[in-house]
Amino acid sequence: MNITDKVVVITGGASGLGGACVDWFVRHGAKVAVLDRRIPDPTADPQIVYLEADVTQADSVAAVMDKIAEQLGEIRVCINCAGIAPAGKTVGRDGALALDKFRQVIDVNLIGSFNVLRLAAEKMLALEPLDADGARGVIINTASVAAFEGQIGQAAYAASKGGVAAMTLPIARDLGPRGVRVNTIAPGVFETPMMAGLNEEFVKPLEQAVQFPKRLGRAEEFAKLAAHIVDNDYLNGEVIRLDGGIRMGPR
Ligand SMILES: NC(=O)C1=CN([C@@H]2O[C@H](COP(=O)(O)OP(=O)(O)OC[C@H]3O[C@@H](n4cnc5c(N)ncnc54)[C@H](O)[C@@H]3O)[C@@H](O)[C@H]2O)C=CC1
Ligand SMILES: C[C@]12CCC(=O)C=C1CC[C@@H]1[C@@H]2[C@@H](O)C[C@@]2(C)[C@H]1CC[C@]2(O)C(=O)C=O
Repeated sequence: MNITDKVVVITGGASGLGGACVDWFVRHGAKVAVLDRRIPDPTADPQIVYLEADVTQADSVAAVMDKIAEQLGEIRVCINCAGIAPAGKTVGRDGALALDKFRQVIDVNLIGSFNVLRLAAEKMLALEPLDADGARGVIINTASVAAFEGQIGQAAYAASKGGVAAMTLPIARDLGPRGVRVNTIAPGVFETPMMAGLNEEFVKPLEQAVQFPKRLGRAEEFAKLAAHIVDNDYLNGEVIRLDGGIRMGPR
């Protein structure tokens, strides 16, 4: 799908990987709507519509989708980047991990992604196809290499991202017959605010564990893959690692 003039909804677009997608898609002629629970100064870029919502909330995300369709037009692309990555061992110094903490990670990363994509897909399915194949839209989710190699303290996070990876194929099967493709990117370790604040002591070994190039991923490299997924009409139902060949160890 050519992205020029298409409406692209990006969750978590106020920061990091989502923010890089916002920049990339705006630069390449798309109309971008950011759905985030934290909105930057809305006057910063008049080309972008910022809407505040929590991805876990059914009603407010539905209202935001209506508003985007009203303000920008036909929603053709949805990129789910909103996520959280708190760590917590199953049994830590203070005892067993609080169930609410586990639930919150599943709620934001897994249920939040599904909530957004189901409502975006509903909008896409109501649109006329764009080409002879019957293409109506593209959905991209963000998992993590933790879906496959969760580290110590990542039971909740790995479970949430494993869920995102696992739901990719069945959702592609649900929506494919009606012209919507669904793919997931599983990033390795990227330089974003989620990683900011970690000192060298933690970052160096992560960089060394990457096969090549021996550095953290750049958010623009994530955006480039998202753009390729939108552009390549034959890519569907796939989980794509973007990780410089890293395989995470236990810590
Ligand atoms: N940075 C990294 O190394 C990696 C990140 N990821 C995943 O990539 C995605 C983006 O991560 P980063 O850009 O690094 O993080 P980030 O912390 O820079 O950005 C996450 C964005 O999501 C928003 N958000 C969080 N909870 C939300 C909610 N309930 N409703 C609406 N918005 C919400 C935040 O406000 C923030 O703008 C996340 O899903 C993360 O798990 C996956 C692998 C590696
Ligand atoms: C890079 C990690 C793992 C993959 C992911 O989806 C998100 C991440 C951002 C937070 C990172 C993650 C992991 O590398 C472990 C650390 C570095 C985490 C921040 C603190 C962290 O748990 C740690 O310092 C472990 O030693």
